[in-house]
Amino acid sequence: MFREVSLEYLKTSINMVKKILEVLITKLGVPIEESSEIIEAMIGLKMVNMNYYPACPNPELTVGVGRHSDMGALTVLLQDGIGGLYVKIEGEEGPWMEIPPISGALVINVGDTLQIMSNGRYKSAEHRVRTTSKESRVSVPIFTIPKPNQKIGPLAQAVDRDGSPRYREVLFQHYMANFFGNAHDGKNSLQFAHIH
Ligand SMILES: O=C(O)CCC(=O)C(=O)O
Ligand SMILES: [Fe+2]
Repeated sequence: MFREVSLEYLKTSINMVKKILEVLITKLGVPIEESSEIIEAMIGLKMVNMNYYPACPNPELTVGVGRHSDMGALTVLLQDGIGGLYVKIEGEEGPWMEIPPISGALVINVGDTLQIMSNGRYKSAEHRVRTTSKESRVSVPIFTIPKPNQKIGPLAQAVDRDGSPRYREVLFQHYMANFFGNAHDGKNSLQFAHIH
């Protein structure tokens, strides 16, 4: 039963992700006929995670999840009613904005892959989670990421518009190794592909 519900949730979420990506990618000037192949490459792997954050007596001393951006294309995040998810407003040091739980609503996060492929037009969301002293919290993110052997780099149309590429082409497996090989510090992971 649980398996069926999870698979159904995954399937409908992925359909939604494809629709959102189609809008975002065609907005960059990619012809619609070319968009589905690009989208399939961006979301070659799908992962459903289940996060459990126990109640913590000293929330100010703990980090639920430290500041980071997700590495894939888009993340679909379902959170319960507890709250504690923050997203950083663009700019060096914040401010951080709480994303309050809204019953029946999902949070969609842009990930690093979409930032790189759009040549920086769509920025990945830096976010973090704090725990609370009273209640435990559960969240269920669906990550969509390229397959390890997929090359990712700025789309030609995005580079044409901007005049030059801001990111180099990387094998996603190398991006991932760098992402997990270093302590998360905000969006530092993007430096790996950034052209200086
Ligand atoms: O628990 C959340 O709301 C977000 C979790 C998260 O950012 C992640 O798993 O990447
Ligand atoms: Fe995340």
